Amino acid sequence: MSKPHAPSPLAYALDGREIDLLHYIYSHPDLPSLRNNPPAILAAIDTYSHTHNPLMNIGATKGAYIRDLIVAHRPQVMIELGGYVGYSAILFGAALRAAGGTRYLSLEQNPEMAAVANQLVDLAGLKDVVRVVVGSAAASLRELVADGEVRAVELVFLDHWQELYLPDLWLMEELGVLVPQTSVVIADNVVMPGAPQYLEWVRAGCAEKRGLLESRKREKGWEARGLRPRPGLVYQTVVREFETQFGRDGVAVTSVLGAEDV
Ligand SMILES: C[S@@+](CC[C@H](N)C(=O)[O-])C[C@H]1O[C@@H](n2cnc3c(N)ncnc32)[C@H](O)[C@@H]1O
Repeated sequence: MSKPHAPSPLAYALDGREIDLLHYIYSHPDLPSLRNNPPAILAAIDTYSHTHNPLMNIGATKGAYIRDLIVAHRPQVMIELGGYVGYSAILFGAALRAAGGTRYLSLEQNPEMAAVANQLVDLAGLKDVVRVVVGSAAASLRELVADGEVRAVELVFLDHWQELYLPDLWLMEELGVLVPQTSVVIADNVVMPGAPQYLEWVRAGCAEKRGLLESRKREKGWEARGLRPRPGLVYQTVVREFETQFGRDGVAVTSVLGAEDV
């Protein structure tokens, strides 16, 4: 069978395992015990990932760390870039709802993954809080801001492809939704596989960022992106490292402290 419209499978994902996960969950010997039970669904996904095919979910260890950040920050709305099969949307959406929040926006480019996520979010009983938005994160962010659905980022979780972390952060800077003393940006996989340009930016001071932009502007094709980063935002970044199923990794937590350009 030809699949002219689907993205090419990767060595570790998008090769049919995500649909197999859905069959695994829906043929669970005690399916009723999974209904409206986010921890049980997450445990079933973890079991599948450990015993059948590894899945690129945030996983239990890093997930617990980010869940604690949600409890501490108590956002009304949280956004994630890269939803995959819905593991983080279920874990963080449930935590957000328990902490009094109202909306978890999961931006996922791949409609097949979004469909899997929607099924699992529904099974978890989280449809009232989690909305899976299909499309590139950049296009969805622009629409959410234009529609007035997102005015200021409270918590945002970057977990799509690492090379997109910096351009999509720059987009949020340009859209004016990163607000001092309010916005916190969490980024996964900053150690493995790593996101060096992103880390360089969120760790740099304002003058250093202006210098970085000057040198980037000389790179061919960069200006064609049409992005307008805001180097005057003052960030503070902490990287927390973890041992995971796949090796050592890290999560970067960046707080927006102030703005030198207002
Ligand atoms: C590492 S997985 C996300 C894992 C998920 N956050 C979790 O922990 O359960 C990365 C996902 O990002 C999606 N993705 C890649 N590029 C994207 C983009 N530009 N916009 C939105 N999603 C994207 C991929 O399709 C994939 O499903």
